[in-house]
Amino acid sequence: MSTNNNNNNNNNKLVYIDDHRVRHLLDWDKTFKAVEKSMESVAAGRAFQNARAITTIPKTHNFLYTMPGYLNDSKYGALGCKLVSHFPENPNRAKPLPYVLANILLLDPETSILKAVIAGTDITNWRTAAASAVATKYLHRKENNILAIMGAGVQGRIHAIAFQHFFKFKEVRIWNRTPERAQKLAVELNREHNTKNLFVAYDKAEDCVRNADVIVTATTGASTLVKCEWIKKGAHINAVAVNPNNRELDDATYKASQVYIDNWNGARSELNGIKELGVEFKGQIGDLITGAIHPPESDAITVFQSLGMAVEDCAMARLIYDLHLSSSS
Ligand SMILES: NC(=O)C1=CN([C@@H]2O[C@H](COP(=O)(O)OP(=O)(O)OC[C@H]3O[C@@H](n4cnc5c(N)ncnc54)[C@H](OP(=O)(O)O)[C@@H]3O)[C@@H](O)[C@H]2O)C=CC1
Ligand SMILES: O=C([O-])C1=[NH+]CCC1
Repeated sequence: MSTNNNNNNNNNKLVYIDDHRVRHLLDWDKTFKAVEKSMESVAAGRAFQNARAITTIPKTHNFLYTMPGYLNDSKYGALGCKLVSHFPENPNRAKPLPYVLANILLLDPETSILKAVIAGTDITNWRTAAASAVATKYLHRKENNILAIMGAGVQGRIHAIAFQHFFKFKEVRIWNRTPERAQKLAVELNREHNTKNLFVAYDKAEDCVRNADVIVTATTGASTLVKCEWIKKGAHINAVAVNPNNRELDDATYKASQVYIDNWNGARSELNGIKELGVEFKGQIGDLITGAIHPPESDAITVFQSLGMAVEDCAMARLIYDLHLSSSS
């Protein structure tokens, strides 16, 4: 659907790209490239974003992040702002809604005229899984036999799909606080991938994590899920949950690991709990991409502490906008 915008001349139509259309246009390889370019651009000084603002809604646990960003790039360049909410009661409604919902405003970087409003929930989900995949590519240059996913919610599911697309693990283990949801997800994913026992539900967190080459933690809880003593030497962890009390990894894991971030501004604002453990972040994933820092030794345990970046959303918005226009004209 598209409508005229009062701000715009006739050549500039405000476009609305809805969830259905976004889902149709999303593609894993294109998403990976857009996210990799965003990470590289942050490190190279071609992408700009401050720490996001968090608006809390009184007497609830609900809040809204405002995430503006600018990326200077011929293919993915964009000026935009994502509004993304955390509404914990949404999944429990009579008609369940996602915990995380998002919309993205895409502006013309030359004039600031609003070009598009883009449904951002699926973009957020896909680009978050792609960011973990980019981090895994640069931090884990080893065999990818076993993937352990902690959490069978939206992020757990999308990480399972993305990581199978990119890395082809031999076993994808899924643990969830409510075991039935892990079992249900494993059955669904085996059906969708036409596999029998590729996706396997684990009842015990320890069994899920032991011997895994790559681990993804993606819950909304504040409980410790992963203990350092379970983690294999050289394993890589994508810690995806964003929550001020987040402790999905125990303190010993952070202390024993080389910890990488997506961006310094976000880390200074939101990751003080990890800094207080005496952990020094090694650098941004983009610094590994540009070569500004070197990859860790192969037996190091590595953590990508993902926050999510506005510039990833800008690059994705530009990608979806261009795909939308080129396939609807
Ligand atoms: N880094 C980034 O860029 C992004 C990060 N996120 C983060 O990802 C996380 C997951 O989001 P999403 O998948 O959308 O959420 P969902 O609501 O879809 O899933 C929530 C998951 O958390 C589990 N859970 C809830 N409470 C606990 C607890 N106390 N202990 C263990 N498990 C628990 C749920 O288990 P159960 O089935 O038992 O209820 C469920 O598996 C959030 O922290 C969110 O902030 C999201 C988007 C982007
Ligand atoms: O970057 C993002 O969009 C989010 N990070 C945490 C929740 C949403």
